[in-house]
Amino acid sequence: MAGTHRPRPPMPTLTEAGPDEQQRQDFLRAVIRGFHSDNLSLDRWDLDRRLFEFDRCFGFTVDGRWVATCAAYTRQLTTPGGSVPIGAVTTVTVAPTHRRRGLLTAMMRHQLADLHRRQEPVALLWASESSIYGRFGYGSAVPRLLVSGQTRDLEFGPWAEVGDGWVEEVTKEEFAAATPTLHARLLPDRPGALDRPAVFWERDLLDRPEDRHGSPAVRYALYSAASGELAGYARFKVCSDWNGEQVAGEVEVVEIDAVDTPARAALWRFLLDLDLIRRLKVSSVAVDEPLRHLLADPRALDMVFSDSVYVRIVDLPRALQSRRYSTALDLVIEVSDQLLEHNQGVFRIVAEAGSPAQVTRVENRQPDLRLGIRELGAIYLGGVSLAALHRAGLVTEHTPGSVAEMALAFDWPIKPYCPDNF
Ligand SMILES: CC(=O)SCCNC(=O)CCNC(=O)[C@H](O)C(C)(C)COP(=O)(O)OP(=O)(O)OC[C@H]1O[C@@H](n2cnc3c(N)ncnc32)[C@H](O)[C@@H]1OP(=O)(O)O
Repeated sequence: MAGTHRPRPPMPTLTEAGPDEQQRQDFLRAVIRGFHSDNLSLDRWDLDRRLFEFDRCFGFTVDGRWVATCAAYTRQLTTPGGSVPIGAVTTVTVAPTHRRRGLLTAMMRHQLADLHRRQEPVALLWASESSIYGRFGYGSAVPRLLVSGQTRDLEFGPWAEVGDGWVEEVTKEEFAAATPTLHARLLPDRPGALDRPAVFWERDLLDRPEDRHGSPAVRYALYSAASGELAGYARFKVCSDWNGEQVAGEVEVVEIDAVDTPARAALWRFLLDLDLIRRLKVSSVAVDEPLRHLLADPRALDMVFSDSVYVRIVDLPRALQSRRYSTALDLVIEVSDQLLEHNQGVFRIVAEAGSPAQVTRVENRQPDLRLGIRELGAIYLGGVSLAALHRAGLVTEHTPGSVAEMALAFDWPIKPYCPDNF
């Protein structure tokens, strides 16, 4: 019957997002749909056209329609004692009509080759599901804690110093003017954090009412040291729940950072002592967040362990040269990488304590240990112990003691943490 017969669609074609504005908008529409969002209008196109690097956006199309999308941002990642240029991988989607036919696999291969061409030694991503990216060599590298508690149970112990400065609640504009300089100053000390170009600040602070979905507006606090110098900042939301008698409000901390523990403690105290609030919720803090150690009753803080960003080593020698090592290291490692042949093989890593490594490919040397590129990505930022991966059967030790030597060298006193959404 006419009109009821539909021809089988052609095979999807790998497509780069070109300069055409309509094609770029369609790309973003496909991304939004891929995450099952109901917000199909491109009402922040002015921001997105500056945010997205469209020469890094690609995917698959069928008859000019996007059925798969993938992109990356050009960013800089803090490593233990250094930093490295990265592709921050984002907006990975495959339409439900085209899933499980290998489109993601093809996009991952295409993108890894592009990252290598761009001389980005590392790729980073937030995984929507933890089972997706290991097969492409991404290792879960940055554990995080989700913390919560009853604010009245979260008193500090007498040892906690809260600084002699002051906290101010400020407008978004004042926060936007003051914070980026402090953020840039703190950045080298936090492995796992990303540089934040102005357009990312703009995106992070957008907080449009139409995007809140019932959540309260974000509020902003600054901490100044007694000298008057800005020493910390916090973004938070307050969900009031007060019916005239009972108080049950919640404070949700979006981001907190400070130059030292007294400044951080002062900000925590400000957040925990808000009147009409009884509950604290934070969906991401570093595993070495000092809050727990400031509390008189640390057990009052509920902590749930989770993962955050995944690291993919794209150029092994350059990646390993872009961080420092806690202890001296001289090992020969054998690395397997099914997607990037140049990472595959036997490498000697030599480093002094506190220095970057020299990494050279070696022939005719017996490796001390063998591991996959995923495991190397997992330990890269010092957040995951090689010894733990060895105990889980993911690393093979040929020379006794080599796992311990490498585990100690890759460890770092400051645990990685990624406060950046991308
Ligand atoms: C950085 C980010 O943007 S994270 C966001 C990722 N995107 C989403 O979660 C949006 C919704 N999901 C999707 O769009 C798709 O399901 C994707 C992108 C996750 C997978 O795309 P597909 O094209 O179906 O993947 P593809 O066919 O290449 O699968 C490759 C392998 O991964 C496996 N796989 C794919 N998705 C998943 C998943 N969600 N969970 C577990 N395994 C998965 C497949 O089974 C396949 O395994 P095999 O090689 O053993 O056969």
